[in-house]
Amino acid sequence: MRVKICGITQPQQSVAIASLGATALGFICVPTSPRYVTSKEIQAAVAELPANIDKIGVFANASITEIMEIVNSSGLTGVQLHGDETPEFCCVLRQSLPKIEIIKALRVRTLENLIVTAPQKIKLTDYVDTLLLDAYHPQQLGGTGKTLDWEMLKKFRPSCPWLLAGGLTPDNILAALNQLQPDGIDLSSGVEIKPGDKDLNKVGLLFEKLGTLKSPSTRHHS
Ligand SMILES: O=C(O)c1ccccc1N[C@@H]1O[C@H](COP(=O)(O)O)[C@@H](O)[C@H]1O
Repeated sequence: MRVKICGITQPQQSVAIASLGATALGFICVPTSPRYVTSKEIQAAVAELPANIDKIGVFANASITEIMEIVNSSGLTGVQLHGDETPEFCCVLRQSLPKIEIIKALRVRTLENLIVTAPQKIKLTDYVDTLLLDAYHPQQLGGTGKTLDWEMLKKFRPSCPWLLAGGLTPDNILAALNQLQPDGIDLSSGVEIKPGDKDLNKVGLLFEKLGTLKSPSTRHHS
């Protein structure tokens, strides 16, 4: 299972978190976020990371030009679109950056919200590699610590891989994964001391908990 730790701001923490077992690290390219990092800062962090770690830039309603500039200058291997990007936008981005993973985040309010827009999402999956489900917050785009209704997501069966995000912590991760079988998980504020400053003890605890998971085929489902 993929494990993405997001909102890294310190290069030495990215190396430590990769050593603990993360398969992907996320860098926030949204200027209004307290976890915002510049292209140069991402470049410095990425340069120290092993090649097998996915390096994901998180954007929200940025232009194609802006995303391309940051990706090309910093060595990112993927982008996470966390705003209101349309399938058409994802299509153009795919053509502009054909070798870069595109993760489209959906900020979910209700099951109806997910179902009503389902036809659009079917099209969306033609242009993105991965979906990410995060909780909706009226004021903040992400990194809110708000959990989704996991019960509701049992009906979510996208045609592409998906990541579960939103308020995940070392304390609740096993409960979440007991109910859902995402292709990966994404944590930010749940493993932090303060925004952008990761708590390596909590990250370590997360991987300890994940190490206790039984294989998906033997996991209990209620
Ligand atoms: O973390 C941020 O500051 C942020 C800002 C703008 C868009 C997305 C952001 N973070 C993403 O939020 C989710 C969940 O975070 P949390 O675990 O609930 O704190 C995660 O996917 C981050 O990539």
